[in-house]
Amino acid sequence: MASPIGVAIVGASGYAARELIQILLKHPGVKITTATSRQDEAPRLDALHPSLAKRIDLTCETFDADRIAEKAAFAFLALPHTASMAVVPALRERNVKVIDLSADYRLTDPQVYEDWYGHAHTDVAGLGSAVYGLPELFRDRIPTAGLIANPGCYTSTSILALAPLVAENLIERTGVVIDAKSGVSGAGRSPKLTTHFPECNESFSAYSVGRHRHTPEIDQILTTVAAGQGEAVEVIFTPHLVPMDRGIFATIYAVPRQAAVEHDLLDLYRSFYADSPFVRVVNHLPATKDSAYTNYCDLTVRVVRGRIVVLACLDNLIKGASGVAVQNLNLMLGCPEETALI
Ligand SMILES: NC(=O)C1=CN([C@@H]2O[C@H](COP(=O)(O)OP(=O)(O)OC[C@H]3O[C@@H](n4cnc5c(N)ncnc54)[C@H](OP(=O)(O)O)[C@@H]3O)[C@@H](O)[C@H]2O)C=CC1
Ligand SMILES: CC(=O)N[C@@H](CCC(=O)OP(=O)(O)O)C(=O)O
Repeated sequence: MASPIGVAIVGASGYAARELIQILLKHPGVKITTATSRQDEAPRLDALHPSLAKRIDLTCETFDADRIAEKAAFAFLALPHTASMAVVPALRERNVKVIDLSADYRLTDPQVYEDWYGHAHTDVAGLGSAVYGLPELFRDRIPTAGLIANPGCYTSTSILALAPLVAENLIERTGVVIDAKSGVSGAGRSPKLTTHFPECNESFSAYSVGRHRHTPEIDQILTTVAAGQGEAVEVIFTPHLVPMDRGIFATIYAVPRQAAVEHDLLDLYRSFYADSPFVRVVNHLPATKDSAYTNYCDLTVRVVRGRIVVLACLDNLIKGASGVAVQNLNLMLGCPEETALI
């Protein structure tokens, strides 16, 4: 049997990294050879994540592109945006393939990145080479990519929910309303006032109304899906924080171009995702509990007073981050997309 391929986890102390490591430990084709953290005391992975005890024996190192390239063919970056683009060029120069979980390589236009993220992009060449890692839409482009821009969690939910309607030109392109909710792990492991328990427990609030950075990402990808069909897609995206650990739920309202029929739409979704093992088009109203701890996106569609309402959910840390990252790895390795994920 071929020896496993070495992979590195950069930013190993965070939530997305923890989920990624748990999935990769089940993968027969890879071995985690390096994990990095900025922490001086070189923590063991099971000290950072007690759930990994007796499952992996690895001590974190500080980031060193040469050392990663010696031991790994792939690096997963589970870093905040800006931190990723600081290390990607060094890894790519050393021929390490990169799957970046941050937002740094998702927007193709550096000016749009600057407008929404508030600082200039420092790796414009890398931006030009990145492939958006949503396998359900870009499965053919992923196998040959050197740099994957893994999608955001709200974005995956929203794009998967809208892509069939946009691809078939069934809805008005502007004024699509995405009312989305996220569990608190979506904000990462570093404590912040808004995610402090007494602040968010038993509370429900919207944030970043009209200015959330996932808005241009959703617009960009859906406009690509709509290629050649006229005007750009422009969504109204409103995120909310809900007092649960994990899960994203989006309720999406769109205006059909012609009278819509519910069972025809369900048939369309089923046929659009027929070859996508991780999208479940269901008849019932989905719930975050049913997709939690899985790599599935559950969705359904209704017609209400002439409007199309799509309801979609997924686990932000798995289908919204680490699970889709492993889907991308599987496609790059040429092994079944479901490997380690079911
Ligand atoms: N949480 C989620 O649901 C989702 C997250 N993402 C994205 O995935 C990435 C990781 O997210 P998540 O695991 O939640 O984040 P966390 O905050 O939990 O972890 C990020 C890790 O990166 C390291 N880090 C922080 N700042 C820097 C820096 N300036 N330079 C280098 N390393 C740094 C830290 O490790 P240390 O201090 O040990 O060095 C930290 O543990 C982010 O870009 C996030 O936006 C994407 C989709 C969903
Ligand atoms: C609840 C919460 O705070 N969620 C995060 C989104 C997490 C995510 O997908 O972030 P990236 O696009 O950086 O990968 C937010 O709203 O910024």
